[in-house]
Amino acid sequence: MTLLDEYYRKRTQLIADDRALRVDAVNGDRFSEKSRQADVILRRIREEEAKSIWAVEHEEVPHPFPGMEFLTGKDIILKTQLFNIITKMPKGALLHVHLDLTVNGNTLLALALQYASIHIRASTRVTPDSIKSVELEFRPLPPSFVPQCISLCLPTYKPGQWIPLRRAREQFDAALGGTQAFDRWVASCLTINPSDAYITHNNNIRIWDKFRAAATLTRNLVYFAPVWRAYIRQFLEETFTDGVSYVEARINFSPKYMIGSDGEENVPHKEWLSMFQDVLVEFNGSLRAQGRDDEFIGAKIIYTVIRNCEPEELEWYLNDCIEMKKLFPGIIAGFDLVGDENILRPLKDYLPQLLSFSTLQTSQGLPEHHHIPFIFHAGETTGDGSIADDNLYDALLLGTKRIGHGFSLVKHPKLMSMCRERGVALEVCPISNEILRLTASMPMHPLPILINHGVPVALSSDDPSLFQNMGLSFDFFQVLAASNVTGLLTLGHIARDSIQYSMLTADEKARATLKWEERWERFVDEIVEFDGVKRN
Ligand SMILES: O=c1[nH]cnc2c1ncn2[C@@H]1O[C@H](CO)[C@@H](O)[C@H]1O
Repeated sequence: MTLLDEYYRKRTQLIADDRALRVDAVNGDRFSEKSRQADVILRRIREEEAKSIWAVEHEEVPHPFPGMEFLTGKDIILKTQLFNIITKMPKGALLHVHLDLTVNGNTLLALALQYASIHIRASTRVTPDSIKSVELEFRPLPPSFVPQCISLCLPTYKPGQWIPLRRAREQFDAALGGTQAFDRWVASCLTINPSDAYITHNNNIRIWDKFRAAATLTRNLVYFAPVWRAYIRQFLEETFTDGVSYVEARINFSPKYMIGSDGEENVPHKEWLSMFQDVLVEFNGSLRAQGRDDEFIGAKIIYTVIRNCEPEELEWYLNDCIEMKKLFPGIIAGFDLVGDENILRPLKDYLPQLLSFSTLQTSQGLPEHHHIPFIFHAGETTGDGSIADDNLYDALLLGTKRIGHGFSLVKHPKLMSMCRERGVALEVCPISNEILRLTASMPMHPLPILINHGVPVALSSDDPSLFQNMGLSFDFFQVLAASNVTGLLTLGHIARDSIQYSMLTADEKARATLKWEERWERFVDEIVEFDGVKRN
């Protein structure tokens, strides 16, 4: 054997030893022969498309690459066969999504236009010059309200005057492009645009300004009882269609009331959940009618509060959360604090309240097995030793069942092993992290570090209305596209595990996993069959 032969023998062995520690190899025996064949096929397609699609210039995207900035690359992603296949994959559970930021702007606008009571106003008259900077706001108003103007574009429009949404749309200046331009304009204000993320607000501090603006604008449309129902239904339909079979969605309960059909702010939290429950029952009914009810396990809610409330005020919310758990025991799955961790209050500020949550629950008559777990956001930051990063210590000390984001966890060897040992899964949101500028693109994302060091992970979408990533296909795609090694088995492993890390009971998990496995086998069968037909 020559020196070079000997070297190559060692090299091959080292690669094999290293790969053997990756999550797909460690869990390799969980997968069928068909799964392996499908994995090989997907690797081949990924390699081909790296050349045929990602290595060529596209109109307006001069430097595409797999795992690139999502908002710029999305149209290219939609052209790939790899993405098309991923859309059919059974995804398991979606464990991190803010329900009130899911349905996209165009669909939300269409829903809003069904209600005459919804009004719009602008910070200044809308003209070709002002349209880029004008701020707008929506609000359902009581029937007694009499509008003073009929168009946002008239010279007589005074800043802040409310106009019925339908009128504002019909009367939108033809010089601006009429109703179609109105729709485009409103939709763009309800989302984060590529120019926001990659040009004007291109860092993790500034992009939150865009995030807040779009989220605030969305609130008065979604937190309107008639829209709320339709919105939840739309979310469930789209999520289910993408192959998700179970959801734990966060609802922002900071506002104590939503607006009712009478235009008054008078709908309390229990009604929000009661509507959620009704929609869920209706949705299940429609699935049953199609004979597809066994593909959907259900949906639960994680009660969330924005981390800017005073610690004393949090007591009200904790009590309210317990109240909601008593009314909807099958729906409330956890408690969390949300919002930009870099500037809002750290978990540490709420320790007295959070530490007594368990005794509070007992004293309010909730038996221990019904106690509401913490499922905290923590470490959604580029920081190392910043207050946002330090939230990881508190989340784990407080006994969080999972961690929302945990982007900075890889900097903490002790915390990584705690997650591994306790089975605390990270709800990793690749596209969210990239658009909020924690990472410039997917190849730089720490996800492979986490999964290949045995930290459990559930892929999630976070805020699909802002990021244009409804369902889980886009996030799974970004993960697959950004690596030469991560393959279909890793995606399958993550999808199956998402059920294990959910708040379902042991029996429900067992049933859901069984269902998932059946669907997975059908999925890989199809990949192999289709590939065979194509090649013959
Ligand atoms: O990525 C995130 N990190 C922290 N908070 C978030 C994120 N996405 C959404 N929210 C919070 O949840 C509310 C909607 O339910 C948003 O208004 C925002 O405060």
